[in-house]
Amino acid sequence: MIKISNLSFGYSNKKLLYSDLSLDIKGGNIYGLLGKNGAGKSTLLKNISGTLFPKKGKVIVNGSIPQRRKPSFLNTVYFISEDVTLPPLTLRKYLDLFSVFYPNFNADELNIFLKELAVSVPTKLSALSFGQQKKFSIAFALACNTQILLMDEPTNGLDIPSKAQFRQLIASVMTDDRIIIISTHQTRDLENLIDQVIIVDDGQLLLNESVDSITEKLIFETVSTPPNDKRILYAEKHLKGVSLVRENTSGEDTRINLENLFNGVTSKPQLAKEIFTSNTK
Ligand SMILES: Nc1ncnc2c1ncn2[C@@H]1O[C@H](COP(=O)(O)OP(=O)(O)OP(=O)(O)O)[C@@H](O)[C@H]1O
Repeated sequence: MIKISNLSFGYSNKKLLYSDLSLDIKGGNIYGLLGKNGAGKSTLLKNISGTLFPKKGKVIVNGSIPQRRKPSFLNTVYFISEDVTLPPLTLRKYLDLFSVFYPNFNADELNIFLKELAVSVPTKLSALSFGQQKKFSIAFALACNTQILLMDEPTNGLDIPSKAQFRQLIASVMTDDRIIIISTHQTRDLENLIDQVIIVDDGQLLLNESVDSITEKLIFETVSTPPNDKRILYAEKHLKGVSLVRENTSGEDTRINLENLFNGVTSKPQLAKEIFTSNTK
C-alpha cells in the first residue's frame, strides 16, 4: 500500500508542482498514471521511490518512509526511468553489481524475459540500441521481483511486437500484493492492461478510479449525432461520427477509451468530479 498524504513538492521554493495531493495506491493493481507533458508524473514516481523528497506532507510505502532510503525499503522498489542508458559492462558484471540489491532477483527469469522480448545480449550492454536497452531494463526490473514496480514511459521506443510482449509479461508477473504503476502517454499500449487509472493535472489529482468504476460511471461510444440531454464529458468528431464519453445513467457496459477519458477529465474536471461522486448508475 502506498499512502500519499497532503504532498507538497516543487523543484523551487517559489513554485510548487504539487500542493496538498493525497492518493492511496493499493496492492494487486496495475495503475496507469496519466498527465500532460510536465504535469509531474515522473516527479510523483520519484517521490514514491525516495529519489525526491516531499516539501510537506507524507509518502508512506508499506509502512516505510521512502526518503529515509532504508535498504529494507529500497530492495522492495524498482523504478525504471524514462531514459535508460546501460553502462559499457558485460551482463555478468552488470548482474554482479546490481542484482545483489534485490533479494528476490531470479537469473532464470531474466533469461526467459529477455528471450520473450527478443533481446540477445552483446558483449557490452551499451552496444544495445535504445529500444533494446529499454527492453533489457524491463526484463531486469521484472526479474528483480520487487513488490513495487514503477515504470516511466516503458513502451516508449519499443517496436510493435515488443509492446504486446510487454503487456503479456506485465500481466504474467502480477500478484495479489504487487503494485505496478506505469506512467505513459501511449494510452493504447495500456488499455487492456491497467485496472486503475490515475490522472494528474496542474498539481491536482483529477482521477483515481478503477477501470470497473470508470465503465460503471461513464459510457464510451461512437454516435452519428451527440444527444443533447446527457452529461457529456468529451466529444470528438471524426470520419465515422462522434466519439463520446458521457455519464452512464442506463447501466450500459462499454469499453474504456483511455485517450478520450483523459481528454474529458482534463478538459472538464468539475463535471468528472460530479459524475464520480454521484450515486447515479
Ligand atoms: N530537476 C528538475 N529541476 C527543475 N524542474 C524540473 C526538474 N525535473 C522536472 N522539472 C519540472 O517539473 C515539472 C514536472 O516534470 P515531470 O518530469 O515530473 O513531468 P512529466 O509529467 O513526467 O512530464 P513528461 O510527460 O513530459 O515526461 C516540469 O515543469 C519540469 O520542467
